[in-house]
Amino acid sequence: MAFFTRPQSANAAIKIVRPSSGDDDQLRPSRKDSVQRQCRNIMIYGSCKFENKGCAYYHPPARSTRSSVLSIPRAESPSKGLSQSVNAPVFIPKVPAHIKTASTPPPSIATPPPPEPQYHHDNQQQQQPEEYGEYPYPPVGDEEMEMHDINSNNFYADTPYDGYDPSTANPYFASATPFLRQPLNYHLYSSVIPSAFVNSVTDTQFVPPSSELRTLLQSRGEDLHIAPAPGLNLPEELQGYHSLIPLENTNGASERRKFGNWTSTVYRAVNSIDGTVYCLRRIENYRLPHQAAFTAIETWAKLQHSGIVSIHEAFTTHAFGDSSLVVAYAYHPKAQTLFDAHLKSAYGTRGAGGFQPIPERTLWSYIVQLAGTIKRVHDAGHVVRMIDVSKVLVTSKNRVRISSCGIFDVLLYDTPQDTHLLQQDDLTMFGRLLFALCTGNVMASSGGNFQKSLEVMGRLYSPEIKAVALFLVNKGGPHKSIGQLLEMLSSKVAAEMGDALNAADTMENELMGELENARLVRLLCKFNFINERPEFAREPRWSETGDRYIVKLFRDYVFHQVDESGNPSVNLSHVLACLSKLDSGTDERIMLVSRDEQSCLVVSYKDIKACVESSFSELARAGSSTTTASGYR
Ligand SMILES: Nc1ncnc2c1ncn2[C@@H]1O[C@H](COP(=O)(O)OP(=O)(O)OP(=O)(O)O)[C@@H](O)[C@H]1O
Repeated sequence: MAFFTRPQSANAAIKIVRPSSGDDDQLRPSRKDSVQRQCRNIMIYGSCKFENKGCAYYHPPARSTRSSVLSIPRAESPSKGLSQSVNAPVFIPKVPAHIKTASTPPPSIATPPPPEPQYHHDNQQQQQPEEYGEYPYPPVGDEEMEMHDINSNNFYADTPYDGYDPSTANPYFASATPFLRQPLNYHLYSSVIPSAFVNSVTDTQFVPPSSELRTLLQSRGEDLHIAPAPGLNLPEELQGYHSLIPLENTNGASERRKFGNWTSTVYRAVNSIDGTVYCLRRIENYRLPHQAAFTAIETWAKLQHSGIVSIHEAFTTHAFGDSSLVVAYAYHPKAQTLFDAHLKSAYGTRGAGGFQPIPERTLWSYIVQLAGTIKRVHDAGHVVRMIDVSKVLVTSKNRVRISSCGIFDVLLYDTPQDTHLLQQDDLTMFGRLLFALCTGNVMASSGGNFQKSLEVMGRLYSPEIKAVALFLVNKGGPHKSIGQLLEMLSSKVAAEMGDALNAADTMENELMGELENARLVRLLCKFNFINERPEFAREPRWSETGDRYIVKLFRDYVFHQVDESGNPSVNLSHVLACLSKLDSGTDERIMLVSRDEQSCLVVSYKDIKACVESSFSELARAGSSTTTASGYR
């Protein structure tokens, strides 16, 4: 049988050895000394039911004696700790209870180290301290270790654990068995914004309710991992991009002419250098007149804005069998064009009233966002050139981004044009887009449709919307600018700003909820690295001894508990609570029981955390890549 030796770390537990038979006699008090010996019920439960009914032991008045079992002063040396523990009363746990101790000390830099954890043992026949050398530790459990039904009696059933009111218990800690707990060291975690201030249940302008948001993010994650169907007949590899999937129907070529005379197709592809998914827009049959035509792409790549789909790079290729221009953009999973999101239904059910008017609040949001984006582009001395319902993407709730920027700059490199005039054209295109969104008709602002469209707008929306649309499409002279439009929109911009800040708060709150998950996953990874490791450092039982023994017992405590009938207790709340406490390293102590129930160890989460850290560091040091290990901190 292998035993583990005392590790050098200060967090090691102290074994409390059951006194020898001679000591047993000592412990079994005679009537004479029983008045001096403190009643064990007091020490364990804090009270004794038989105090006034003939119990022969000493009953001190203070209830806090219960914790005295756990507060043996820190051993100055292992042998001293042992000598103290020899005199400690034998304590045999019967349930995997969480020991409630004095409240967690307030955070302080000068916090004294917690008392040394104690090891309680009653299997003294097998384990004389001398067997393990100077620092006795519990043996590694037997090969036939079994998890006994340690809940099988109600040893603690009527324990008066003061201060614990199940009705006020956080459901987070809900457990089948009474869960005796200590508050988490919340100062080690950032607190979430109180729900009274940030509501994650109701709809907000930019963030859907929490449940919907999770579904949305999940579906986006799935979208990113879609593999191309076989038989797409697309290039295997394209300038470092692979796994191409067309994002539109490539059969109806006549519908794909949004770039003058050029036909474009959009693909989703994975970049083999950074593993990221990109959106590739291909312009068919294009010949690059001059390498300098790509200067515009470089300029656009630097123009980062929340309203622009970012450009990654551009190149020409023959991989499609022609000479194509390809521009790689950021890929926004599940993005829809404004046309698909709002107008498609009108076109699909023409004459059947398929167009669902866009709510005015949403429309204002679109207007403000697009105006802000255009302002940014114009201020930088550029031109958008393509503002169309088929080129503005809805990337998340009410969030719009202009896509395909920069392409016209490359395509029309040889055609010098006046920037100011082009900027005026941007405004006109913006106006047309607004007409289309208000009426559900992409041709709403043209020729004979114009008057009818104004009537529809007047009927569906406030006069301010109509005024903005008219300002944009009317020829306002050379001084008409996006700045003037933003002045008209000032009150709407303020409202939009408020909504955007609300969205940031809501997202921050959602993130806080997820942050702990990441920490817990890291912890679980560490457990898996340590536990049941077949061999390490030429020691087949490395993962069963030393600090690792504590880690192993803790793993059992968290995951392998059983209920009164011996059935597995799969209480996720218990797991999460334990892992959170471990992660924050609280001073709260728990009792770890070996599978054969012959050994138990009272140890704080802080100590266990130190054991996990030291064991993991040992592995990490031996591992080839320390950088990999640091990722788990
Ligand atoms: N950056 C992007 N990220 C994710 N999806 C995109 C991106 N750019 C475009 N898409 C998607 O690709 C599809 C095709 O885009 P495209 O701009 O060609 O729209 P379209 O309506 O087909 O226009 P066209 O008539 O010019 O082909 C659309 O469904 C759009 O949502």
